[in-house]
Amino acid sequence: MTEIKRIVLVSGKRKCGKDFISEHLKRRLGDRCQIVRISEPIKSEWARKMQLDLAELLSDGPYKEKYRKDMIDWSDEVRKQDYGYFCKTAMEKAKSEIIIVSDVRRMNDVRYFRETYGDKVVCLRLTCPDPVRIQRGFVYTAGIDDIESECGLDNYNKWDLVLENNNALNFDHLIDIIIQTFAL
Ligand SMILES: Nc1ncnc2c1ncn2[C@@H]1O[C@H](COP(=O)(O)OP(=O)(O)OP(=O)(O)O)[C@@H](O)[C@H]1O
Repeated sequence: MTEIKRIVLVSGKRKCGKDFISEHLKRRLGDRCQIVRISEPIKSEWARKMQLDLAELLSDGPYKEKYRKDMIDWSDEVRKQDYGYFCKTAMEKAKSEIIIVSDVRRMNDVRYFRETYGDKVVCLRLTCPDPVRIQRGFVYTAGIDDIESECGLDNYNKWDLVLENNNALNFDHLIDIIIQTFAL
């Protein structure tokens, strides 16, 4: 059983590039690194419950957006009983030295990881100018962009690293900074 040495929590607004940066970081770090998504057990349990197509739900298409709000409401109910439930379930698949959690959205997510894994946890906040997010397909949606799952960490101020992921910047350089800062 491989011991987890580092957990990189990745946060940022929709279309700021959480998945993109996480995938490129993983590519650079290779097999000792694994991406874990808190949304994975949320989506798989929701799909099972609602008899939806999981592959469609996991993809970036219109299906995902259509069910996004209902799924968030349901997952909030589950979290009321156990705030760390989805984090804990997602981490059952963690089998590598370095874990990137690519979709950290809530204060309670950070709390769960800090309480459970202590100093192994580092927090990365990605930012991106709105016009760039819009170019990437972001459309402001009331009921999604103004609720906790999008804004829960807007005022968090204990990031270990804040990086702007603007298309104009060379993202390889961002990956270098992440690796150096977190000694990955
Ligand atoms: N530095 C970059 N250079 C070029 N394209 C980028 C960059 N960062 C992100 N993108 C592209 O922008 C789009 C949105 O990025 P991504 O899916 O990683 O965002 P996200 O923060 O995970 O979004 P969501 O919260 O909606 O899942 C993708 O098509 C991705 O390939």
